[in-house]
Amino acid sequence: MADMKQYVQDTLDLIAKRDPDQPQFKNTVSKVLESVIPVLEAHPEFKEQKILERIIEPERVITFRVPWQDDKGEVHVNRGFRVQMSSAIGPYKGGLRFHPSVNLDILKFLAFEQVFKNALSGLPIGGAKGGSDFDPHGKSDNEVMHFCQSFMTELYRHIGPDVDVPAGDIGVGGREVGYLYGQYKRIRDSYDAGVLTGKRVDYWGSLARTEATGYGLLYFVKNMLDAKDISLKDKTVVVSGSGNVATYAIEKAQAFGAKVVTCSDSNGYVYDPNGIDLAAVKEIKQVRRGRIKEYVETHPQAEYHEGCKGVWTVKCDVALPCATQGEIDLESAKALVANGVIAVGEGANMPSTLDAIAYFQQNKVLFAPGKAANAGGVSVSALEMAQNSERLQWTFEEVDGKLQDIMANIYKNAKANAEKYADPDDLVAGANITAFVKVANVMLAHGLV
Ligand SMILES: NC(=O)C1=CN([C@@H]2O[C@H](COP(=O)(O)OP(=O)(O)OC[C@H]3O[C@@H](n4cnc5c(N)ncnc54)[C@H](OP(=O)(O)O)[C@@H]3O)[C@@H](O)[C@H]2O)C=CC1
Ligand SMILES: O=C(O)CCC(=O)C(=O)O
Repeated sequence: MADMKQYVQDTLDLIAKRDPDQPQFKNTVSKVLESVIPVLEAHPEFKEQKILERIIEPERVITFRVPWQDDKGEVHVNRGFRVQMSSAIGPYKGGLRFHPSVNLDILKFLAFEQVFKNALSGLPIGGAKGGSDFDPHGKSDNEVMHFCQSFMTELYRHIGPDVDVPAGDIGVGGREVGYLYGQYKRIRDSYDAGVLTGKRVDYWGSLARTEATGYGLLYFVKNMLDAKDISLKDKTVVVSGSGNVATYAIEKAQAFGAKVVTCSDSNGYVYDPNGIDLAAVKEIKQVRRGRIKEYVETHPQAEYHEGCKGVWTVKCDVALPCATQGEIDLESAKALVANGVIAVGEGANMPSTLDAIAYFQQNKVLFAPGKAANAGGVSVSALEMAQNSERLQWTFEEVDGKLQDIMANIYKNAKANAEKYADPDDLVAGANITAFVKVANVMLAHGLV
């Protein structure tokens, strides 16, 4: 054990030495590597073949200039990135994020998570992430289109249906995917529908992809609660965010009979004691692209609070962080536990800090880690790729049925490995081990590449 602990520590030291400016990447890697120590013990060949040193190094990182012009004719220059982390299991796959905070550290942590998430899905997809520090907020459709066209004018050389298949993430939804796809098609002079996922259904997107991450999160949480004979019916649920993941998490939680009392954006959160009116949220966010505080203008019983952290002080049975990384810190975890939370399901990528996760686990809160619980989105993206290859489109019910099976399998495999190697309820360890073993074994099979 001491030997493999040292191997993990040496690998983390290597990151700290090579990339001292990438703390989020190092944090993410540390949690995964710490979980897989028992597997490294059982498989000395992983160390002999330097699997850890290889798995932390992206296969390729692309950075590029993205010049574009706003509606007033002013020129702007943003930075574009694609981190192609691993193609062991399939073409690079993972979303594009447009947000001012985007940098290489964040994209490497997201790409690393994506490798393991995609392995958990059981589908043939490797891991990648990309994006830009461009901020779509407050931009006209025309400006967003010009930006997307410029971004794709470089990215197109690095992607393809069997090479790398981007999709959406924060700040990249159906509108952006449409503009990106249009420019790709124009430059390549080829329809290649499978080059991007999250497309609109009328140009060969998959039914249920829009809903998949949020619905998948609830399917996973339901599996986790069912195993403890706990029902979601009549439970109080707190959700953060009001974007793609949050919206459809709220929709499915409500369909399961839960009462969702909050949602948020980066300015603040809404608390509605009667339960969130999802149609109103969709109107504000999807139609008007407005701010969540507008909700209280038509819902006088609801309260709006400036700032995002307060959402975790609202009393609830189940908490579903669906906005962004690091949004639940130790203080927020303590507030949730003090208020009696039973379960936390991560819709976002790494929304809980490492000390928050440890606190939940010490306090026996059922904890569903993002790489397992939010894998429904990328899974349906892989189903979109399959449909594009077949040149067919499946029904909503068919895709949703497959999504339910995929989420049940991810839960089952993570639980089985938690029981085999760790605390039986430690789904963080269970998910990390399941995914790591799969990727590491395929890397061995491919030789030294
Ligand atoms: N879309 C997908 O299929 C998948 C997404 N995820 C993850 O889920 C999370 C949400 O993604 P998605 O719903 O697609 O993104 P959206 O852009 O649709 O929504 C993001 C939401 O989070 C809020 N938000 C963004 N940044 C911050 C911040 N720094 N602090 C507080 N709130 C913030 C946004 O508010 P505002 O409008 O004010 O910016 C918005 O409400 C991300 O972590 C993403 O990586 C994971 C798996 C798949
Ligand atoms: O559907 C995809 O490829 C992107 C999903 C994604 O970015 C994620 O799972 O975080």
